[in-house]
Amino acid sequence: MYKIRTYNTISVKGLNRFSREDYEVASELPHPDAFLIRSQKLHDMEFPETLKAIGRAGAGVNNVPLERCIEQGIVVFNAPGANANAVKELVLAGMLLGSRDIYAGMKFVESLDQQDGLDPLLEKEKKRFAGTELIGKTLGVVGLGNIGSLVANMGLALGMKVIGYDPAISVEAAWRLSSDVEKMDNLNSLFGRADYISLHLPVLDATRGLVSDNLLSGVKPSLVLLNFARGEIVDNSAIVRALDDGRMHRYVSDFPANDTLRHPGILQMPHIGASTGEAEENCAIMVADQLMDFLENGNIANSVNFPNIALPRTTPVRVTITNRNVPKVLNQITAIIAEHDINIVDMLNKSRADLAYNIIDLEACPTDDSLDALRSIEEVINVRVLGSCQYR
Ligand SMILES: NC(=O)c1ccc[n+]([C@@H]2O[C@H](COP(=O)([O-])OP(=O)(O)OC[C@H]3O[C@@H](n4cnc5c(N)ncnc54)[C@H](O)[C@@H]3O)[C@@H](O)[C@H]2O)c1
Ligand SMILES: O=C(O)[C@H](O)COP(=O)(O)O
Repeated sequence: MYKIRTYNTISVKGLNRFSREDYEVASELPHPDAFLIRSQKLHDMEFPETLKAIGRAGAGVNNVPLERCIEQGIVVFNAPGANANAVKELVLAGMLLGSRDIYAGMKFVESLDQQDGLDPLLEKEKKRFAGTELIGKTLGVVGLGNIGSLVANMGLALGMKVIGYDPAISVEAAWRLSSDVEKMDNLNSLFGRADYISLHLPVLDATRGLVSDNLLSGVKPSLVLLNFARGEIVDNSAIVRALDDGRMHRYVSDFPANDTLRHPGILQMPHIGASTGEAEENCAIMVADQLMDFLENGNIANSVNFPNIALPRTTPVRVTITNRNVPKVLNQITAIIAEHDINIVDMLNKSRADLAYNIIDLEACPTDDSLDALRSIEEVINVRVLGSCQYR
C-alpha cells in the first residue's frame, strides 16, 4: 500500500486517480511515500525517511527545497501548463482592471444609497471612471513559457502589439508562440516600450527583485504592470515610488503584501491565478498520474530536479537507483548485479546535472546481500525494488 500525504486543497478528481486498493491518501498520514501539495511551504520541514516524491499540483516550485530533495534523492514533480489557461484569463481581467477604472467605479456604485435622481448622479460621476482601450497598445511579456506564450498570443488576438523577453525559451514554447511576437534582447528595452507588462517567469535567485527602480526608471507613465508570477520578483517599494511619482499608472498583482495594501494605484488579488475548477482538476490529475507511475514503475515525467525517464515494464521485478552523476557508478552497479547471478533484462540510465537515475528490469528478485552492496556504493543515494519481493 502506497501512502500519499496531501497538503492544501487538492481537487477530488485528482485524488480519485489513486485506487483504494493500492493507495492510502490523507492529510495526516505517517510514513508517506509521497506528498501531494499546492503552495504549502516545505523549506522548514524535515522530511520523513520514507518520502520518495513530492507532487506539486501547479507550476511554481519555489515552495519546495529543491537542493535538499536532490541530496535526499526525492523526486519533485510539477504540472507544467495545467493551470496556464486559468492564469491567462485572469491576466486579461487584470489588463481590463488596469485600463478601465472598473474597481473604483464599482466601489462608487456600492457606496450609494437608494435615492431619487440616481440616474443623473451616475451620469454626472461616470467621467471619474473613464479609461483607455487595449487595442493598439503594446504588451510586453516577460517569460514566454506555458503561461507567457498564451498571454502573448492573447494580446495579439486583442489587437495589441506584443513584445516578449525570455533568455531561455524552450523549443516547445517557441513553437506555441506566434511569429508576430517581437523578441526583445533585454528587459530594459521591453520596459521602455510597453504600455502593459505581464510577468510570467519563475522566482529564482536570478529573478528575485528583478523589477527594481532601475527597470522602472524608463517606463511610460501609462504603464500597467501585471504580476501573476510571484511577489518576490518585484521590489514593492520601487513600485510604490513609481506610482507615487506618477511614473507608472497601475500595478495589478496576485501577491498582496503588507507594503502594498490599500495603495490606490495597486489592484490586488489573493493568489487566485490558478483557482479555477478546471485548473485545479488538470493540475491534480496530472500530478497524481505522475506520482503513480513513479511509485509503481519508477518512471519520471515532468520532474523539476530529476531526469525525465520511462521504460516499459519487461519483467515483474524492477530496481531503481539514484546516484550522484560521477563516472564509474554504472559499472559498479552492473558488476554487483552480475556478481549475484541476476540477469538484467532491460535497463535505462539518464542524468540531469548532478544526479543520475537508473531503471533496471531483472529476471529475479535481487537478494538482500545484493541490495546491501548496491546501497553501499558511495555515490548511490537510494535503491528501490518495485515488485513483490520479500526482504528481511
Ligand atoms: N498566480 C498564480 O496562481 C500562478 C499560476 C501558475 C504559475 N504561476 C507562476 O508563474 C510562473 C510561470 O509559470 P509557467 O507555467 O509559465 O512556467 P514555465 O516554466 O512554463 O515558463 C517560465 C518561463 O520563464 C522563463 N524565464 C526564466 N528566467 C527568466 C528571466 N530571467 N527572464 C525572462 N524569462 C525567464 C523560462 O525560460 C520559461 O520559458 C511560475 O513559475 C509560477 O511562479 C503563478
Ligand atoms: O505556481 C502555481 O501553480 C500557482 O501559484 C498556483 O498556486 P496554488 O496551487 O496554490 O493556487
